[in-house]
Amino acid sequence: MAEQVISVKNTNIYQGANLVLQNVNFTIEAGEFVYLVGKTGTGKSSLLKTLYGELPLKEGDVQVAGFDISTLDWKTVPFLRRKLGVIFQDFNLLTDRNVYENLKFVLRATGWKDKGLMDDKINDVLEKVGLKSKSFKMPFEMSGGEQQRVDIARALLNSPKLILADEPTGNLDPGTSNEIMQLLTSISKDSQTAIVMATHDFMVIENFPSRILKTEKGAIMDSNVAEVVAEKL
Ligand SMILES: Nc1ncnc2c1ncn2[C@@H]1O[C@H](COP(=O)(O)OP(=O)(O)OP(=O)(O)O)[C@@H](O)[C@H]1O
Repeated sequence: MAEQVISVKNTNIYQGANLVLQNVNFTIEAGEFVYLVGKTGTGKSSLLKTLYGELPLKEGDVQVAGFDISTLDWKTVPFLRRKLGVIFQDFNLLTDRNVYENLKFVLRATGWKDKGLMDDKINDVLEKVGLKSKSFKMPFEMSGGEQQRVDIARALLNSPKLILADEPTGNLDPGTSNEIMQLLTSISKDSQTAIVMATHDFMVIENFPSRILKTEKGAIMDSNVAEVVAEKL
């Protein structure tokens, strides 16, 4: 049986006192690429935040990359974060330092100390995202697509089993979105990294079809490309 990187059973997701998603059940295996779609405000980000320990889990059984999210406390969150990569729509790079320093900052924050090993790792992830020659560029000197590649490189630093991406193509034009999708799908295939990607970009889903989960009316269910395109989710 393939390794499960996410298991969600009988889980309710809340924002404060409000129940956002009820009785959520799904599993995701190593190397799977899964889209998370649904109308705005239906709970995609809330679900992702629960998976990476940003939103407290009140009810249910959630296992992520070997961590039991129901027993997670502030001391274990950093260890969970080392096992997964998170990518956002707005890149979230540190604007006052170059690409190399952005990546080094994350390595230091996650316990790396040896300068030689850090340099090797930074070169390795920049090569994977096609930015090896840009390590001394500042974020403001780069295009949106390049900044998103840096964000992806940052997510890869600790060789995660899982990447959670919240609308990673949301700020990009269609051509650049396709390039970013090629990169993400190849990462998922080549290194058996599971990727869960929340998106409203149904053209991306048409061009790169894969398993789809949909949030609707407080529930999560399986969907498919035809439904997503018809409903323009
Ligand atoms: N920080 C918060 N505090 C309180 N309620 C919130 C918070 N963030 C989101 N919500 C509410 O939780 C519900 C789900 O929001 P969520 O952001 O998870 O939806 P979404 O599907 O990701 O939406 P979008 O597609 O617009 O990103 C919405 O009703 C929203 O108003």
